[in-house]
Amino acid sequence: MGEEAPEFVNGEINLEGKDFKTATTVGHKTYLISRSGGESKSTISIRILDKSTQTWAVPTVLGTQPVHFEAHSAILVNENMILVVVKKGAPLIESIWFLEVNTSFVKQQSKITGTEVVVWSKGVLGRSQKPVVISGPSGVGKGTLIAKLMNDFPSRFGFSVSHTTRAPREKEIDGIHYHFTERSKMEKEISEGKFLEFAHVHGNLYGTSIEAVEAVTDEGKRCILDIDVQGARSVRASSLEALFIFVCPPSFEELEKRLRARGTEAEEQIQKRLRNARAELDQSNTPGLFDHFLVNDDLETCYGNFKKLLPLDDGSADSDDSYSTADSKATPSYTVLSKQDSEILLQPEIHDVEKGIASLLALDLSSLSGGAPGRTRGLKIQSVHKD
Ligand SMILES: Nc1nc2c(ncn2[C@@H]2O[C@H](COP(=O)(O)OP(=O)(O)O)[C@@H](O)[C@H]2O)c(=O)[nH]1
Ligand SMILES: Nc1ncnc2c1ncn2[C@@H]1O[C@H](COP(=O)(O)OP(=O)(O)O)[C@@H](O)[C@H]1O
Repeated sequence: MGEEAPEFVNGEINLEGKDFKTATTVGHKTYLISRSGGESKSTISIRILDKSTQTWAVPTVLGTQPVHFEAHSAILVNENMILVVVKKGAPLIESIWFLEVNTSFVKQQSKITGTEVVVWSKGVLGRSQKPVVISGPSGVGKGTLIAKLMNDFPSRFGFSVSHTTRAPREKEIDGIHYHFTERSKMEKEISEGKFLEFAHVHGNLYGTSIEAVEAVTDEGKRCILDIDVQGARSVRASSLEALFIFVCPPSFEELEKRLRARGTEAEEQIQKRLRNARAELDQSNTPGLFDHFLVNDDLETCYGNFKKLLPLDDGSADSDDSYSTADSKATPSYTVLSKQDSEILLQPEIHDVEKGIASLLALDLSSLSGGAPGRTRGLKIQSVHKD
């Protein structure tokens, strides 16, 4: 790997003077996070020391990693995750990351990949809202309802672009409606843990990549997932908290009429979709799976009911005014200073304090929600003014 082996002093890893390495112990494991590679092309290396056997493991690292990763500091938040604060070169809100080491998502992916897994999840300020999962039989109008919502509120909602092995329809654009992909490529990526969920639907493979959900959250938007009932079940079982909505047709005859009128499928596919529709309608009644049911009879009425499930006038969704980012040009660096209960103090560099562009900050982690896959929401930051 071309890296120096970590030194040991009294059985502990010695990191003295190594600004680019941290060692954080969680139970009987120590997580060594370091930057490797040159200034221009740095990568993050994570290694796990099992203290009981004194053996090192290189874990599978999932989630989008921090960019601008140079010096950093780290502290244990709880037995599930480590807070990593990246120093230099990035605004504060791009600098706060969580490395999940023991969450239910980590355990789930560890089973799938058969390796040790750690997952990066970026901290997001304020109360951003849960993703919305929409399911329902083919032709019921899910796509129509979602398109209306995105058209009316483009800055509030973002669509999770799924991967699929089915062929594109005439008006579908790769990367916008779906990521159209080869089955072997998608299967490989699933085995690498890149998917939040996947399912075989109407003879094709469909799935939601972790990146698709993160991309929407990073834009500060509420994520909308259009997935089948099996997918909804997987998301329910995952650590992604979401709101689950099932859209029903007014009748089976009307569903068939819509599917035919859409004119996108050949007869054989229509028959397959209608057979699957009965199963989806049956399975939608699984207790505790869906939070809400909408009947899409008259489109405008259904759209009105859909919007009522999504608070749209709550302007506070993504903002948190306790910490001001007014001076966006200044990017002071912070180091983790201490932790008490769910409050972590971040210390700026002394010259930034003297210049008046930084002060001690308190990170309040008491309202964290979400986490990988996706982002860790609910972060609160407050300046601490010393008298
Ligand atoms: N599990 C899962 N299902 C998906 C995903 N993307 C789309 N689907 C579902 O796959 C089914 C077929 O979608 P599509 O081929 O676009 O046909 P349509 O539903 O008739 O418009 C629908 O039930 C979608 O909700 C995904 O990422 N995961
Ligand atoms: N309430 C409605 N009344 C009549 N037609 C509708 C209604 N909602 C959707 N449609 C039409 O039904 C067809 C299927 O809708 P679509 O949104 O593609 O369904 P899905 O995404 O659930 O497969 C489309 O041609 C759409 O224009």
